[in-house]
Amino acid sequence: MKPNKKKARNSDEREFGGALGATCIPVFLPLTVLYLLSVCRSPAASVLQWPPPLTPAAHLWDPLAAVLIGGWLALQSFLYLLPIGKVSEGLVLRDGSRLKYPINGFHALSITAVLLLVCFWLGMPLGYLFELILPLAVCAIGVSYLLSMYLYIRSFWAPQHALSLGGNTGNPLYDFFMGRELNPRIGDFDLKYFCELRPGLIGWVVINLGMLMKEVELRGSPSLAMLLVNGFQLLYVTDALWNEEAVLTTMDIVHDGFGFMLAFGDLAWVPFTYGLQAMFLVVHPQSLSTLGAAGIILLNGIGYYIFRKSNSQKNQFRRDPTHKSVAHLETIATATGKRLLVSGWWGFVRHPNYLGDLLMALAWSLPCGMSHILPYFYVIYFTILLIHREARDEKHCRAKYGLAWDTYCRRVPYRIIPYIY
Ligand SMILES: NC(=O)C1=CN([C@@H]2O[C@H](COP(=O)(O)OP(=O)(O)OC[C@H]3O[C@@H](n4cnc5c(N)ncnc54)[C@H](OP(=O)(O)O)[C@@H]3O)[C@@H](O)[C@H]2O)C=CC1
Ligand SMILES: CC(C)=CCC[C@@H](C)[C@H]1CC=C2C3=C(CC[C@@]21C)[C@@]1(C)CC[C@H](O)C(C)(C)[C@@H]1CC3
Repeated sequence: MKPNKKKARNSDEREFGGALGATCIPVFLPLTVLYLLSVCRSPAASVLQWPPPLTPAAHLWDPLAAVLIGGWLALQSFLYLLPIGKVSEGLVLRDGSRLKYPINGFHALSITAVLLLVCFWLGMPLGYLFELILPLAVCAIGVSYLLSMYLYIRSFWAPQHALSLGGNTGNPLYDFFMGRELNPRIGDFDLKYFCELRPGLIGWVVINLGMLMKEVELRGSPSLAMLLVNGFQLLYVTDALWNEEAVLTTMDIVHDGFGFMLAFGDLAWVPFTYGLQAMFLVVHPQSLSTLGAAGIILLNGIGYYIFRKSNSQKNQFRRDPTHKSVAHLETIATATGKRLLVSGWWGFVRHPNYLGDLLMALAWSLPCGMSHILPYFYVIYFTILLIHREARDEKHCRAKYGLAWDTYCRRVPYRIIPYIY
C-alpha cells in the first residue's frame, strides 16, 4: 500500500501555539514532570527554590522501573483484551462506519485491585514505588515518545477518512504533537481508547497506594490527609471506569488525533503529576482536624455530585432524548438535527461538569495544608486546561451549530462559574 501524504480537510487551523508550541511542549512537559517529582520529594518542596533540587542523572534510571512499566502495560493490555463486559459502538465516523469498543475498564480495575492484594499478602514492598518514582516516570516518558513516533509513522498508511481534521497540516512537528490518525488500531485493539483510561489512570491510583504504604512504613499508620487524598482520587478513577462508555463521546476520542499530546498526557502526565499530593504527604506530613476533614469531604462530595449529575444528564440526553429523566428539559433546535439543552445542569452554566471537576481538584489539595503551593499544582494546571478546553469546545460547537450556539450562549451566559466566568 502507498503511504498517504495528503492533508485532511480543515487542517490549517493550529491549536496549542501552532508549530512553536508543538515543538516546545514535548521538551518542556517531560522535564516539568521530573522537576515536580524532584521538588515534591525535597524537604523544602518549594517551586521557587534556587538552585532547584535536581536529581542526579544516575538516579533517573533503574532497570527494575523498565521491567515494571513493561509488565504494567502488558497486564493492562491483557485485561483490555479479556472477553468480559459488553461491547459498545462509538459515534458514526466520516466514512459512515462505527467502531466497536470493549467496556471492561471497571473489570480491569477490579482485577488489578485483587492482584495488588495478592502482592500485599505476599509481602511485596509497595512503598518502594516512592523510591522508584523518578525512574518509573523516565520510562513512562520514554514509552510515550516511542508510541508517538510509531503512531506518526503508521499514520502515513492510514486511509484519508481515518485521519483527524486537526493533526494533518503537513508540518511534521505539529502533526506529531496533535496526532494524524484519529483511531489507530492494531486489529481490534484501539490504542487511543486503551491509553485514555487504563494504564495511566489505574497507574495513578496504584502509585497513590504506594505512597500510602510508604507512609505506613515510615510512621506506622496512614494519616487522615493521606487517606482522604487516596479515597477521593480512587473515587474519581473508579467513576471514570464505571462510566467508561461516556468516554466514547469526549473530544479526545471523537475529535483529537492520537499523537504525542494524548500519548504523553495519558501515560506520563496523568499518573506522575495528578498524584503529587500523596507524594508530598509522605515527606511533609500534615495534621488535619476532624472538622477540617469533614469540610473537605463535603467539598469533594458537592464537586462529585455536580460532575457526575451533569455528565450523566448530557450523556443520557445524547443517547435517548426521550428518556424520562431528560424528556422534560427545555432544549433548542440546531440545523444539524441535534438539540442543545438549555435547562437543567446545562442551563446553569455551559460547562457544569468542569465546575464539579474543579471543586474536586481543590478538595484533593486541601488535605496538604496551606504551607506549600506544590500540592496545588493540579488545581492550577487543571484550571488552565479546562479554560483552554472550554475555548476549543466552544469553537467546535460554534462551527457545528452556528446561530443555535449563539442563542445558547445568550440563554446561558456563564461558561464554568456562575456570575464569574
Ligand atoms: N481530569 C482531567 O484531566 C480531565 C477531565 N475532564 C473531564 O472530562 C469530562 C468531559 O469533558 P469534555 O470531553 O471536555 O467535554 P464535555 O463533556 O463538556 O462535552 C462537550 C460537548 O458536549 C455537547 N454539549 C455542549 N453543550 C451542550 C448542551 N447544552 N446540550 C447538549 N449537549 C451539549 C457538545 O457536543 P455534541 O453537541 O456534539 O454532543 C460539546 O462538544 C468533564 O467532566 C471534564 O471535567 C476533561 C479533561 C481533562
Ligand atoms: C498537559 C497535557 C499533555 C495534557 C494532555 C491532556 C490529558 C492529560 C487529558 C485530556 C483529557 C483527559 C481526560 C481524562 C484524563 C486526562 C486527559 C487524558 C479523563 C480520562 C479523566 C477521568 C474523567 O472521568 C474522564 C473520563 C471524563 C476524563 C476524560 C478526559
